[in-house]
Amino acid sequence: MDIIFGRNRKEQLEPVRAKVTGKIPAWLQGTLLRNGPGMHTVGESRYNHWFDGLALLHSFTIRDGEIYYRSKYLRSDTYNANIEANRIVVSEFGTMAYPDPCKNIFSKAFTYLSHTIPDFTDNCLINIMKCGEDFYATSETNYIRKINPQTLETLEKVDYRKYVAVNLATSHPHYDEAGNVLNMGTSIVEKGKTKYVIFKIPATVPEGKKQGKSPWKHTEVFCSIPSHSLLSPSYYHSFGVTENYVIFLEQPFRLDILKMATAYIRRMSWASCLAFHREEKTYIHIIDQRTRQPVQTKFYTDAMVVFHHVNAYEEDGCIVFDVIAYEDNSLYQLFYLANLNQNFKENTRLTSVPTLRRFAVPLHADKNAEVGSNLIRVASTTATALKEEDGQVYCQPEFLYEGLELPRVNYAHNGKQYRYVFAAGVQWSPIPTEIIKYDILTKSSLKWREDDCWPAEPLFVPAPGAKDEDDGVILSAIVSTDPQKPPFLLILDAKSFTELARASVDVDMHMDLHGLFIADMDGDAKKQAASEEQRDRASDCHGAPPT
Ligand SMILES: CC1=C(/C=C/C(C)=C/C=C/C(C)=C/C=C/C=C(C)/C=C/C=C(C)/C=C/C2=C(C)C[C@@H](O)CC2(C)C)C(C)(C)CCC1
Ligand SMILES: [Fe+2]
Repeated sequence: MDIIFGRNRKEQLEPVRAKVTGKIPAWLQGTLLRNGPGMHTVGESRYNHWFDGLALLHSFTIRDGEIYYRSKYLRSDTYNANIEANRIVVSEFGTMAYPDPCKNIFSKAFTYLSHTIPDFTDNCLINIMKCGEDFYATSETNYIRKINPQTLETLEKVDYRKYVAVNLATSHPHYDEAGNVLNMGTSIVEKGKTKYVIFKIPATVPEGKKQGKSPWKHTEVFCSIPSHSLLSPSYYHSFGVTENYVIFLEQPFRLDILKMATAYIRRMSWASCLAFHREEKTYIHIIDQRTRQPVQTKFYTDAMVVFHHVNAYEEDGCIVFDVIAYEDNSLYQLFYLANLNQNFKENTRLTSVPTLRRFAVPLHADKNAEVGSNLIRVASTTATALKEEDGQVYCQPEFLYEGLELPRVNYAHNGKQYRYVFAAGVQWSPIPTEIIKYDILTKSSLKWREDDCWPAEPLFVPAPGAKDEDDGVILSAIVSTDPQKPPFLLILDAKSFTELARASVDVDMHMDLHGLFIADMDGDAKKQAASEEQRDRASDCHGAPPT
């Protein structure tokens, strides 16, 4: 297990050509860019949790049937400080670091204070986000790092707080058709309030605004939702959208702010300030994107832990949303490196298997409906929403599939009706898994698996002119525990789930978390983009056009 999770990886700075077997579709041209933890010890010091590891970016560039691989550590301020000190000096979610052990009592007191309202890590290890033409490595703190998607170089550090009042933000934003980013974050005890903030970062500087300025400056708050508990906001890793609504689950997996304020002095990690309250409810917030207001009805379900929303859509006056849910927080516990290193078979059993659950929320509940009646009239699901005496609505899910995580869908269907979920299979422990295609309509699945292989998140890339939702390929970077088998990029036909090709590279590849595919533009599109750029530049020189 150590070789999969806890081992430091060597970066591959020079692109290496992969050995391709099978046939890569001619239309598949572009770069698969992914992120994940790659370094778990620095000098003698060790991170506690797999999600703490230093961000290692890697990419597969696919061009004319050939594939080139490279990887590079994100040169975050955190990375640089750690490497310079030859030990971990910046705290991560599961590891509290003490930078100055030899400093005198005064500077020690100062460090305590600065950790009460600390300046956080920019070790952005979770995902890659696209904003306009720029790409960023992201995590869940207020910092993200711009990167060069070709060379994997680290560029400037962006602080969300300059543009919107959040201390935490998700690594799973949504994009609309114009490429505008919709994300959400938590503002912790700002002006005495703890709230969840939904915000939009435009892809380009809005029409009529001064051109040449960064779109970040035009970030706008979409809606704020006060936290149920001032000192104990929910932890969330993603959220859902439909064409007109946003879905936010305020789950009873909460951060204790008072504990966090004293964590540094108590030598406890921030993760230890996170607790699951199984006796509490999960509140389902629905926000109307048109009015930018939450829907007034109070919807809730039982306690659960969700990291990944899969997709959501509107149907017959309802919102249908699908999530991967757990009964407890055992997934987070499982990824402590101490559990993953020794006796993993005994230590790494999940007490709850991730299940795909479908919820349905009625948007226009009939005022005359009887208490106790089911408000869902959608024939395609057995999910229910029961009206209660006090007007609240209790939602119970339909269980669709047991044992899957890291879900992806065809993004053209994001927020819309859809049929297929692509995911990694997970059973009671993280043993070598499979890649799954789950068909929600027929409730059947297709699988790919191979001995000793650990597949990463399967990413769907649509074929040009695709008609069916599954016209395209699945890309997944796979590491193996068999020393004879080098890591490879697997390319599956998304329809049949048969292997089209694999590209093996003899490198020290890490197991990653999330990423995206940047399709190469074809010749004509490239020419057009170049001429648009030229025109923009010319208009920049002559000042903004009159409005
Ligand atoms: C909390 C807080 C703070 C700190 C916040 C910080 C540092 C947050 C960092 C959060 C991070 C790194 C979160 C990471 C989350 C990652 C998640 C949920 C990943 C899930 C991955 C799964 C389920 C993967 C599963 C698998 C893999 C990888 C391989 C497959 O083969 C098998 C399978 C599917 C089991 C501040 C800003 C200091 C102060 C304010 C409050
Ligand atoms: Fe995630």
